[in-house]
Amino acid sequence: MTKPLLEITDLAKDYGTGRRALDSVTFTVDTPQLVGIIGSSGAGKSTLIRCINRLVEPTSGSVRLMGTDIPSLSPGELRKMRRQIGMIFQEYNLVERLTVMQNVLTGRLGYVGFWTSLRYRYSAEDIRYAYALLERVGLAGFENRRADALSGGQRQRVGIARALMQRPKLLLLDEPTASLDPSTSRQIMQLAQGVIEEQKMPALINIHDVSLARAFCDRIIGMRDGELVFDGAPAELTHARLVDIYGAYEDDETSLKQEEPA
Ligand SMILES: Nc1ncnc2c1ncn2[C@@H]1O[C@H](COP(=O)(O)OP(=O)(O)OP(=O)(O)O)[C@@H](O)[C@H]1O
Repeated sequence: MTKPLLEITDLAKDYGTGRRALDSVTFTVDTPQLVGIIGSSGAGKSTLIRCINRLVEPTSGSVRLMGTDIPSLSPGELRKMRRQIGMIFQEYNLVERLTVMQNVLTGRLGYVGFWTSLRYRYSAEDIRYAYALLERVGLAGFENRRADALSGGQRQRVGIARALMQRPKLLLLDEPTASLDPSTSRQIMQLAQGVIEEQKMPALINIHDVSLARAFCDRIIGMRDGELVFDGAPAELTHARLVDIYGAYEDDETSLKQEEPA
């Protein structure tokens, strides 16, 4: 029997504040799909995403990627494992003084520091792939621009190309559109959805905007106070389920279209 791609069991995180940021979170992602993680501020969305690649250390529970338990890996094993997990950040995390091409190429190494990335000699194949990715994200011709000369949307396109440069098995997106205007946010979601489909790769996205999650995600996980309280298709996210996730919930879209039948 093949192992699930991502299997999270009883995951918990306690930052030592007396209140669990994550509590008994269990779910499996087994098919290439975009999974939106929604919930109020402080619900644990970012903690959940970051416990997967151990940017945040889980307190207990397991996170298995293709059968390997990530929390029990040694630092060296974790570095290798992180190459299989692409990460896209809200604030892009580009090296501002490097060019677009240099930023994308650093993705080849996983999450490494600036100096390591400068010392590394990339192969002709790496460079060819970086050009192809830049073309895919709509930045052909931008290779030699410095990152600090780009708009927010362009920076996030570089962030996506850099994550794909790792040839990851799983993609994590931590509020990738939170710093972008609504129209650019949709473009970035469309791009993320497209590349995930093309690469037949599952992705988890921490996303505040419920209408974006509904429009672009295949599956939605709702978090409340560190617990998973909803896991289903966007069509199942009725007003009642939104109230389960957010407490009182009202927006034009849900009040007009999402009322459950009486
Ligand atoms: N480094 C930390 N130290 C202490 N508590 C933390 C830390 N990071 C997060 N928390 C707490 O853990 C809980 C979950 O935070 P988290 O950032 O995961 O939520 P979130 O749903 O992503 O919120 P937001 O949408 O505002 O980013 C919150 O109560 C938060 O205050």
